Amino acid sequence: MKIQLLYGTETGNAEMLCEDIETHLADDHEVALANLNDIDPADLDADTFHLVVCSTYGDGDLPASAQPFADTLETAGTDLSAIRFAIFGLGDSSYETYNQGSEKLAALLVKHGAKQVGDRAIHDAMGSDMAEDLALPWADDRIAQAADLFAET
Ligand SMILES: Cc1cc2nc3c(=O)[nH]c(=O)nc-3n(C[C@H](O)[C@H](O)[C@H](O)COP(=O)(O)O)c2cc1C
Repeated sequence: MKIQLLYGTETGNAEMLCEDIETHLADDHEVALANLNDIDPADLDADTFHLVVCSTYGDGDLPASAQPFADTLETAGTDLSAIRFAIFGLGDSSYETYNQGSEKLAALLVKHGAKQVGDRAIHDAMGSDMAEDLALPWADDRIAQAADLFAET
């Protein structure tokens, strides 16, 4: 399966996590990795499964590297109805706006027609889990779900 890993980040944690996921998946899949900053919503590909990792900044806001993508999507009104994605959020539960960045990005993608595969998963920087210990099984699980969906079409 073709996988596009996309990250929205402020200080690099989401990028590092995506690099770990890329290494984990590389033997079995064709994997590409990109910063949302470098992606136009119109470039997303219907034959590719998108795994999105996004942090939260400011007051429950998208991180800086995801904001231009979100702005372009809203302005252009791109139809994403052929696009499938899963999303993993990075946040910190000491903030009242815990993990709202990934929540906002998921809602925006769905609003423009994209199909979300599985529930959003989240990591808490205040918790005891390492992000990769949650994100690698998350990626495997969502890819298995997506494989069934891609096989049906
Ligand atoms: C200034 C600042 C603001 C933050 N705001 C939030 C927030 O509103 N909600 C949240 O869940 N986490 C918040 N965080 C935590 C980050 O989302 C978390 O540290 C994440 O791992 C950062 O990932 P990144 O380096 O990919 O951006 C904030 C962190 C900082 C330093």
